[in-house]
Amino acid sequence: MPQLAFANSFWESYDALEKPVRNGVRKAMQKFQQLTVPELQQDKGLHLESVEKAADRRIRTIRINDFWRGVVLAPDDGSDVFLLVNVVPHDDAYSWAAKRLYTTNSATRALEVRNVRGIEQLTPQLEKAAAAAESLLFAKYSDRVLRELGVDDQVLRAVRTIIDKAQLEAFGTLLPEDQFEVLQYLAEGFSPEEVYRDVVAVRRPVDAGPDPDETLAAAIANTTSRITLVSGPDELADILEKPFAAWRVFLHPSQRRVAYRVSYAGPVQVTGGPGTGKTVAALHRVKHLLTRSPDTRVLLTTYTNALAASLRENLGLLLDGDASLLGRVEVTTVNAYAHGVVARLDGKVPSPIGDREERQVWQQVVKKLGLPWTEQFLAQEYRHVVLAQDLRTLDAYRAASRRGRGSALSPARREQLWPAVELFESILRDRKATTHLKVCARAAELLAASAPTHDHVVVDEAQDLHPAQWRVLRGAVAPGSDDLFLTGDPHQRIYDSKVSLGSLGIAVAGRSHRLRINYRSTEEILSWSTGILTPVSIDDLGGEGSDTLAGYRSLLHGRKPQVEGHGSEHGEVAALVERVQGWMAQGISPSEIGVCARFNVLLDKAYDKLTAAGVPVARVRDSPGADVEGVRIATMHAMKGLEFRCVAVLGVTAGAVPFAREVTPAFVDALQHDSDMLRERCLLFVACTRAREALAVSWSGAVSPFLPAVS
Ligand SMILES: Nc1ncnc2c1ncn2[C@@H]1O[C@H](COP(=O)(O)OP(=O)(O)OP(=O)(O)O)[C@@H](O)[C@H]1O
Repeated sequence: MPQLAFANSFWESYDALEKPVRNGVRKAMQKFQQLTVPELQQDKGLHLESVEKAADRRIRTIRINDFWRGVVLAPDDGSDVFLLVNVVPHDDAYSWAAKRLYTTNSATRALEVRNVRGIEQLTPQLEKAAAAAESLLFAKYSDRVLRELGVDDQVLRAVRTIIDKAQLEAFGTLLPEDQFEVLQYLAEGFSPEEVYRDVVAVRRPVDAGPDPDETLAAAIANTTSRITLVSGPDELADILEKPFAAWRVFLHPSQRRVAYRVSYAGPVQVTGGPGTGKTVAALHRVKHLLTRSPDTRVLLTTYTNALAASLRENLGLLLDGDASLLGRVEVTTVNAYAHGVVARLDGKVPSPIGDREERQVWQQVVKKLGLPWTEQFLAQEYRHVVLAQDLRTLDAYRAASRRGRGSALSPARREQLWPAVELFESILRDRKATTHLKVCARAAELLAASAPTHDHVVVDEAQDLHPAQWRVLRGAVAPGSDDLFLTGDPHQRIYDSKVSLGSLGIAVAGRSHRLRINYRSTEEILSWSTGILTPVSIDDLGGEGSDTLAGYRSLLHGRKPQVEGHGSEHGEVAALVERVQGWMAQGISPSEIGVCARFNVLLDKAYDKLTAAGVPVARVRDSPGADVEGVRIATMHAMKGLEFRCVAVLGVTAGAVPFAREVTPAFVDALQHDSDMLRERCLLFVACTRAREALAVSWSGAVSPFLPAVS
């Protein structure tokens, strides 16, 4: 009986198909499991057909229905694995298939595909341009070095014409995958040795002989990062049934390396720009930790309840709903975990107040004590100095460093300020209330005096945690190997937290990894969005240096973001309605569209106008389940961690982004002013990087100073 394998290119097309076409695919696939190879060749319904003038003699098409054909790579070497590579409309199928050539990479031994006709056509023209170029991107690497990394004759000739990274990227869709990746790493400045270690060696079978084993089955078996082999009918039914989540199966080697490393000697940090699969890496790490030992308990945390719910759902998918594994993971927010610890160990359920109420208490404090500071200044001093360092007494406050605060406070001034802290805390005590950060401080204290609750802690969205929250996580697990696995992106810091992880007993030196490939957005969306952050420098996750997005890229391509101003807010919202209707007319389901803005006021208007136009709408804050229809509406803050095929970012005006009320005036505290401005900038970056295929950014009146130009 033949075996069946799926290339990830197949899933991309399959996911976009209408249900009846999917059923057709399913039926066709079943035949591969029921018939012998000669029967398959003869089957009338399947109509396994070779393609005229095909670059690859093994390429075949199969009938799905009158309009769609599947493209299959059929073995001709006595091996029996059929590879499904695509589902294409009938008329395009033959020309699509004729251009593709599948080969085995001489270094990684994986199966790769190239658009052989495209490369043939392009290379001679580029050779002419390259002859006149001042420098070439890969000039410093000899043919021998490139060949050792798996680059073959045709690609080598093309490589010798490449002038810069943009040209390399333009070639990307034509080149064989592993060879392209090797070239990208070299272009990013990695040495050939590093590229061999990180790209080639991780894929090359340990027992690889001097020459590639040319059977298709062997190459397929060695392409686990891009091909899934299906072992039986049940697995086939299962895999076609579930929404295909490529990330469950295809980890990029850089992701696999961090997630499945057997053990780390201490805390690990994984950073990377938006959409680089940090959450995916965190989920796979949880799987690894759970399956490595039968009784370990894992705490998996993130920032918001909505994100915790989505982690829970995705973990269920990754672990195939295995209750014995899932039962050993606690998925929650840090605040909820801390709350549970306090409730359990103190025997009382804490009642934390919200931000608005907290501000009111500070107002009361200022009024009562008549101090020379605003309530905003006091609240920030309390958060960034007192709680961050867990200062409990005036003496401790006197001696504390105020690094990161932009105004000096003499010892006399600190003495003058401390009663404000005491009054704030006593008002809370009188009301039998507390704050979330104080609950965390208490939980950390309780954990330090009792036993850790988990064997491993995995933290997603780590960039926004406050030192008090880090102390809780530090206390949840005993220091040692595989204690903490942190993923986060300092470019997405949208709450005001400054940390030095080292000083909190979380030293990641030597165990810091970076992911660079974005799997979410098109390169066009990414490079434009990255422009929002170009003018600024970003502190790294641990607070010890700065971070960069160097080498950050996407392999997907699409339209440039639509960026447009309107004469009035009314006009902007009307344009939004039209845009959303346009997306829906292209077959995008409402729940795959996200609409966000800085404020709810504007979102309410969008909500009303969309509803009036008959477009279903759902607010993210109401936690609509995945099956609820409706365009998702959320503030920029609530967009954190989410993604949509199409995203509209509204109201990007000078008055809203940055929002002056949330930005400390420079005369109050110059450093705080800068950090508030940065936070507002990052917020816009987060909102824009939620888009997978289409991004539309709009405003009315004066445009936000943070917007980059569209080139
Ligand atoms: N190896 C992979 N193969 C296919 N898709 C992937 C892979 N890794 C990640 N993805 C997809 O890319 C998207 C982004 O992944 P993920 O949410 O993990 O990124 P992130 O780095 O946590 O993003 P952010 O920081 O913006 O929240 C998701 O749709 C995910 O399924």
